[in-house]
Amino acid sequence: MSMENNLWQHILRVRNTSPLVHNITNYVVMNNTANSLLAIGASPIMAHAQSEVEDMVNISHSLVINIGTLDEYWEDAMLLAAKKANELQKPWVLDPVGAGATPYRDKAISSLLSLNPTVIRGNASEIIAIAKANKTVTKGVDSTAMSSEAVEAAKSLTEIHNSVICISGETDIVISKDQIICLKNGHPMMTKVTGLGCTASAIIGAFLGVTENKTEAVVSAMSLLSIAGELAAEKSTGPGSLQVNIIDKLYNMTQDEFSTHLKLSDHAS
Ligand SMILES: Nc1ncnc2c1ncn2[C@@H]1O[C@H](COP(=O)(O)OP(=O)(O)OP(=O)(O)O)[C@@H](O)[C@H]1O
Ligand SMILES: Cc1ncsc1CCO
Ligand SMILES: [Mg+2]
Repeated sequence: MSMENNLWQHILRVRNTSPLVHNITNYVVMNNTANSLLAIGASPIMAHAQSEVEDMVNISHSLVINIGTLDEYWEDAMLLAAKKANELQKPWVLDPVGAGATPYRDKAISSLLSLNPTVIRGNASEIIAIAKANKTVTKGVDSTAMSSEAVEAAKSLTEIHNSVICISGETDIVISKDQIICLKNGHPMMTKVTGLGCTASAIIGAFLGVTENKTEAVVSAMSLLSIAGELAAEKSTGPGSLQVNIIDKLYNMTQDEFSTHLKLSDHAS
């Protein structure tokens, strides 16, 4: 069966099985992320106390780590949680918000990267920054070739950490060892709502909780959010209503809306 046919089945599985997604995420997006997870049918829990993160991982289907408003206490909680997820063979997502912005962020990302996240989702500049900071890319590339540079960076991260990488943006690119999948859905107004990338990472966590095929989990998540953004933008007058309308569309998207809007292409890597 083609991947397109499987994606809607994964969306239904999230709606029908309500995976519990443990989020250690930033202060800016906590509420919106929890509402987006509820809208797709998942069950969110936000928790970062060092005393409970391992127990929370134990009862969750997946873990999402987002370093948006990081500090030293949270960093230790993130490392504890990721180690526990690995020990229990549960999937976890790393969202490296602001990679490359400060040496502290890059150091924290390196520690988390050494635990081999199941999936890493960032925008092109974050994926390039991670690869550079961890010296997985040896030669610089023309800055005008931003997306191809990000794809090269992602390929090196996939090789070293065995992670599926998602580069989000105008085109979302999902890179695994043997496949590159491009999704051309979404709307430019989505960049004017804070934290939709964080929402994307959390939704990826939900799909990883119900789907063995990691690449398909990531593609399901990104296509669901991007198509929701595209449809919501049609009836939004600006970013404020878009933020609310996306949550509604995540909740009430039909199979017909999904399949008629999906713009997916698949290449061997
Ligand atoms: N120019 C664009 N056109 C269409 N869709 C877009 C565009 N830019 C981003 N998107 C969509 O917005 C969503 C979030 O991706 P984005 O790359 O903006 O994340 P981000 O940079 O990490 O955001 P944040 O840090 O605010 O969370 C994805 O679903 C993506 O497809
Ligand atoms: C604006 C902002 N600052 C830290 S995290 C965050 C949300 C987008 O990632
Ligand atoms: Mg981001």
